[in-house]
Amino acid sequence: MTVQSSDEIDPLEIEVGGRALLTEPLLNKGLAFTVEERSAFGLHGLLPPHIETLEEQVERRLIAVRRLRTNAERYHFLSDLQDENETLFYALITSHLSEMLPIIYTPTVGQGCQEFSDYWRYPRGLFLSLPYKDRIAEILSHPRYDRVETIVVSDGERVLGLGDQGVGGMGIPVGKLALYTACGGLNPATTLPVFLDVGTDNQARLDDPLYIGWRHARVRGPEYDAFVESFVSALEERWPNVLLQWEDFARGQAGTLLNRYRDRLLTFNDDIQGTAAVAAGTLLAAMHVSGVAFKDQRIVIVGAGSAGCGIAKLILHQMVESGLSEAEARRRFHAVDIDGLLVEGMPGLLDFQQPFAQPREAVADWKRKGAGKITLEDVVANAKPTLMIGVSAQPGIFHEELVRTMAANVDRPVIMPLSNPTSRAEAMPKDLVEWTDGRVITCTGSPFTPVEYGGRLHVIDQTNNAYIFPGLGLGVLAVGARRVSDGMFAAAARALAAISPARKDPHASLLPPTDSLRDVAIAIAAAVAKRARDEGLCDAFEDDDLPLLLAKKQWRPVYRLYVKKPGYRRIPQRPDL
Ligand SMILES: NC(=O)C1=CN([C@@H]2O[C@H](COP(=O)(O)OP(=O)(O)OC[C@H]3O[C@@H](n4cnc5c(N)ncnc54)[C@H](OP(=O)(O)O)[C@@H]3O)[C@@H](O)[C@H]2O)C=CC1
Ligand SMILES: CC(=O)C(=O)O
Ligand SMILES: [Mg+2]
Repeated sequence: MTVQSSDEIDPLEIEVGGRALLTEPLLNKGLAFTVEERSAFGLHGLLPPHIETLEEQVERRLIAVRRLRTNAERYHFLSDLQDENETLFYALITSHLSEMLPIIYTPTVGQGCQEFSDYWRYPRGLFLSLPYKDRIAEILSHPRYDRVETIVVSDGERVLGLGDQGVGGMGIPVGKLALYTACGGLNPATTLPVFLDVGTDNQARLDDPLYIGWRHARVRGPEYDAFVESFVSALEERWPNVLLQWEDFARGQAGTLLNRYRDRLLTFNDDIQGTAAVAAGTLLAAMHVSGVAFKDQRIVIVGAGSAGCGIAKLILHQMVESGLSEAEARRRFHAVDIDGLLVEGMPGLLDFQQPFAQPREAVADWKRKGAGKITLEDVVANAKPTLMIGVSAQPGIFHEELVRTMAANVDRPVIMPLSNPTSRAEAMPKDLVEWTDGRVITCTGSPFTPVEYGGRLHVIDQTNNAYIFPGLGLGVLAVGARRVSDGMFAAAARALAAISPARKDPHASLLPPTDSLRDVAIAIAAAVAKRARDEGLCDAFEDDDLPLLLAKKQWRPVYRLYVKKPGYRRIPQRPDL
C-alpha cells in the first residue's frame, strides 16, 4: 500500500535559502528546484539554468556511478551523494537496490570502514568520544535531532569480520541506517548514526598519522561501562521512545550490553538477534527443500560468538516449539569455537556458550589421539551434520575435505558461510556446489553471483540481517512498541520463511531477491507488530488497520514543494571573513 502522507502533499515551509539550502542534504533538490523556488530562495545563479526531474537526476547519477571503475570508488561517490541530497540518494538506491546494496553495505562498506580516515570529508551522525564524556547530553540536545526515532550505535571493535577499526566503524551505523530508509522506509530525518569512540587496539590505525579517532588504547572495564551508561542515560532523557540498535560490538560486550539494557529501552542487538532471525528463517525455507524436519536436524555452528550463539538460541527455540524436549534439542547443536567443540566444563566457556556445550560423555571418543581439542573435522565426521553455519570470520575453514565428508552423510547438505565481508566467508559458494556435486543448499552473508553447475543455475541467497532489521524497526515504530522481544525475532523468522520462493518451487531461491527488500520489510514489520500486540508490548490494533499504520510510517524519496516560512532569512552567500 502506498499512502501519500500530508508530508508529501503539503508544501514544506523552509527557513533558509541560498547556499545554506543547497548544502542541507535533507532539503537540497539540486537541479530539481523549480524556477519559482529558485526565485523565492535566492538560488538563481547558484545553479546552472537547466531544470530536471528526480527521475532524470537518478539517471544522470546512475550513469556516473556505473562509469567508475571499482565499488570502493562507487561507495565514496554514493556517500557524497548522500551528504549532498538525501532524496536523490534514496531515489537512486531504492530503484536499484540489488545493484547498490553491495556498494553501500557489505562487502564494500567493510573497505569504507578500513579507509574511513583516508577518505574523511563530511561528518554524518554523532561521534561521542570518551574524553568528551561530560558533553554527551549537550551534544544530543541540538534541535537538529528533535525528530530522531531510530539510532544505530557501534564502538567499532568488531566491524564485520574485519576486527577493530576504531572510528572507522562509524561506516556501519551509517550503512545500516541507509537500509532502514531504503528498505524499511523510515524517514532519514528521524535516523541517527552514533559512534562511541573509546579508542582502538588496532595498532595500524594508532600508527597512522591520518587516523581521525581518539588515538588511545581501547578503554575497557568500568570506565567503558560508565561511558556507555552515560550515553544511554542521556539518550533516555532526550528520546524516551527511541529505537536503539547495537551493532558490531565485540563478543565480550555485545550480549552483556543487550542484557543490561533490553528491559530498560526499546533496543536489540542486530548481530545476535537480527542474524538469528534471518538464519532461522532461511533454515525453515531450506527444510522445505531438503525435507529434513527439526527432529532429524544435526547442526554444527562454527564460531560460537554473538552471531553463532544468537542463531543457536533461536533455532533451539524453534526445535522445542516443533515438539523436541529442550534437552533433546540441545544435543543437536555442536558449537565449534577457536578451541574446538564446546564441551561442558571446558575452561573459559562463556555464559552464553554454556547452553550449547555438549555433555563430555556424548563426545568422549571424538577427540583424535594426542589432540588437544575436538576439531571441526572431528565434529563433522562424528556428528554427521545436516546443517553447518559459519559465523567465525575464518575464510576457507569450510575446506574441500570437510565439505566432502559432510556431503557423504546427507543428501542435501545445508551450508551457510555467513561471515562478512566476502573476504571472510568460510567458503566460496562455487566450491561448495562443486564439492557436493550440486547437492548443497547454500547461502552467504555477502552477495555472490549465481553458480552454474550441471546445467542448472544455483542462486546464492544473501542470508544477511538486512532481511530483518529494517522491517523490525518499521514494525515496532509503527505500533509504538515499548520493548523489543525475542518473540518478535521468532515471528520475523517465520514471516521470512513464509515468503520464501522455494515454498512454491524447490528449485527457486530460499529468500526473496534483494530487489524486493522493501516488500520483505513490510512482511517482517507486520509479523513483528502483531507479535508486539500479542505480547502486550504495544496498544491494541485491528489486523485490518495494520497496513495503513505501516504505510503511514513509510517515507518515500519524492520532492516536496517549498514555500518560505514566516521569519525566513537569507543567509549571506559568503560569510564575512
Ligand atoms: N550474515 C549476517 O547477517 C551476519 C554475519 N555476521 C558475521 O559473522 C562473523 C562473526 O560475527 P560475531 O559472531 O558477531 O563475532 P564474534 O567475535 O562474537 O564471534 C566470532 C567467533 O568465532 C570464533 N573463532 C575465531 N576463529 C575461529 C576458528 N578458527 N574456528 C572456530 N571459531 C573461531 C571467535 O573466537 P575468538 O573470539 O576466541 O577468536 C568468536 O567466538 C563476522 O564475520 C560477521 O560479519 C555477523 C552478524 C550478521
Ligand atoms: C551483517 C552484519 O551485521 C555483520 O556482518 O556484522
Ligand atoms: Mg553487524
